[in-house]
Amino acid sequence: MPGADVDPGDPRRPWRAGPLLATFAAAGVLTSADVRVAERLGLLTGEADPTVHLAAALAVRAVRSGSVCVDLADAPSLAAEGSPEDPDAPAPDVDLPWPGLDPWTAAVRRSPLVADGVDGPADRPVRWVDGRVYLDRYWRDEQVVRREVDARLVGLLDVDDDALRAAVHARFGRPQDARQRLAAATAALSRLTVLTGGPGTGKTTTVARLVAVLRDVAGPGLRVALAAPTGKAAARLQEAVNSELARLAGGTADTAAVTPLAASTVHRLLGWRPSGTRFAHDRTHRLPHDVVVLDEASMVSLPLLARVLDALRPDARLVLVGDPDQLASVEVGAVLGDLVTRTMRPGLLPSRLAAVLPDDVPRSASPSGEAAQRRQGDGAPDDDARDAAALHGGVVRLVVPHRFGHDLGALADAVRRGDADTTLELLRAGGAHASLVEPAGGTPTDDEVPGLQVDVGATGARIRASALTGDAAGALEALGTHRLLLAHRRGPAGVARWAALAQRWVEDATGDRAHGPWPVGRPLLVTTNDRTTGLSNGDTGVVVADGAGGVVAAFGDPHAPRLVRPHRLPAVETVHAMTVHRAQGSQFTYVTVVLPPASSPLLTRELLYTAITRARENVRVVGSADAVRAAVERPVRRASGLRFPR
Ligand SMILES: Nc1ncnc2c1ncn2[C@@H]1O[C@H](COP(=O)(O)OP(=O)(O)OP(=O)(O)O)[C@@H](O)[C@H]1O
Repeated sequence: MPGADVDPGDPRRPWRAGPLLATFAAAGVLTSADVRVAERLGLLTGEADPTVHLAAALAVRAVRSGSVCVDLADAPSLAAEGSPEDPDAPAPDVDLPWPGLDPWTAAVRRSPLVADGVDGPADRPVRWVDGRVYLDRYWRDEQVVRREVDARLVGLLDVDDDALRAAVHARFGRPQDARQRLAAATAALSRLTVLTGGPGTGKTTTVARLVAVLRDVAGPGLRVALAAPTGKAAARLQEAVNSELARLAGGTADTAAVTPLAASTVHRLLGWRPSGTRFAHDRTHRLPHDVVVLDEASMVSLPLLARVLDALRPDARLVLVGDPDQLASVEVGAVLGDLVTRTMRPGLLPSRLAAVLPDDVPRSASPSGEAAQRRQGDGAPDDDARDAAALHGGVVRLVVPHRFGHDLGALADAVRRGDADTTLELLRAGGAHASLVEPAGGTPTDDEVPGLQVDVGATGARIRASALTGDAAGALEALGTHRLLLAHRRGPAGVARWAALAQRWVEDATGDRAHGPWPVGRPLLVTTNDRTTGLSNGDTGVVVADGAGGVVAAFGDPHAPRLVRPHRLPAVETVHAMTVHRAQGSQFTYVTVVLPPASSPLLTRELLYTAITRARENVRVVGSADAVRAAVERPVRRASGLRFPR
């Protein structure tokens, strides 16, 4: 048997594991924990077949890597991609003894460890459905999301067409606002709206004006909740929505716009109890809101969305907002992406939208959606046909970039479409907004990036100059000038190495090698949520002089900085560089992203797209052409059943 000569002294070999699982563990496909869980489940259910243990262990591994399940037919190719847990480990190259698919499937389906199909017993830890193997609790979460989403798309809300048309046109008056009008009308008519779009396409603006439209048609007493997965995203949402509402009201008594809204984290909205496993709000104690808007929905995990859907009143409206092309949740699932790409069941929404906004519905939306669905099935749908079909699922995609420079928009679009040639062409053209630094070896050395060195040093010097004079606003503005992003935490292309280099470059530029915990100009990253100071995990700030010989840390909006004394700060780190994951939800004037070698399993299309779209004006990619190509051509594959009909 290939690969069976496992070294019994290999520390990766799980204790007492059978030979089949030991082989997969030795190859780095499974961890000891995966094997232990699977073999323990075998013991508890009286299942001794190692191929069933292997399927269960792969289901555990799938969850570890963000998938909801494992498709047995796909398992060998997934395993070849390397370990999501330890991306610095090489991909397994052992010719592994995969069981034949048919006997493997048969053994799994008849196992006492496994519930066979949707109607299988409810008390088994693992479930097989249409070739996919789930840990049962994730299958149940997927079922909640599927059931609740489908239920929300059946039957439309009772809203007067003329009143809705008038309200929507009053809030979105320009011809090019068609998709924003469509989103607002969808939110009025449907109990589920999925509002998507790239950076700067007006999602947050639409949320504010959509709330005003809903208040116009349903009355100003509508109870609206705004939520986001992180405290930082919630604070940003609240500020952006309220400033747009204030702008809309313009000092008048426009009651639909004038009442400000509060945003919270999703956990807080649901009533998270630190001591317990359940939320205060669930299907027995629903949320009181008429409308719940959930921003940055690409970062929401499957279990969390299931809890939100469980807790919503059946007649309430849910508006999910996000960019499905960005990195998905650090936990399980890519629910936003699934909801956007799933097979849509024909519904009444497109024809009702066509009645309200005849000029705004994408043209190829036939009332039944058949033409669009068929074109989607061809594998080469044009964007309008795809967007028309998606309307059946309450999905509205915003397409007009309002903020992005042309080059950056074109670059982000090439990455999103998986077009590696155009991506490389745009990067190599080296225009005013994008550039590529190709290192001679796999990983760049620091002297191959003199431009980066200059930018990091200049940003550090600007931050420090403002911080020394006590100019918190100036220091925070400078902090947002340039940001260095990486895929990995460790290794030659990891945060640890590049943050240390950046620290040295800043010291060289400023001539200041100050020691102690709070040197003036130190850039800070908050790593926990803290109610006392109101700081959230992911907030960034700067240590500034307080004018009285001491220092204070400044965070947040440069126009209204939040000042916190160092002794009151929650856990913070120095932030000269951060992972792309960490940077999600933030933007900087200038971004440099250092790519790992092409073989890194973390190098994906979503990672590169997220990194590029963090830049407002300029992005520099440091990496080989192979690495760029590998990223663009490797979309994240998170297995889930949500995109399939059942
Ligand atoms: N219909 C519109 N017409 C003109 N400008 C608009 C319109 N909608 C939004 N904008 C402007 O475009 C910019 C980006 O909008 P917004 O912040 O709502 O986008 P977003 O998609 O939420 O972006 P991100 O998620 O990247 O922060 C803002 O300056 C906003 O005022």
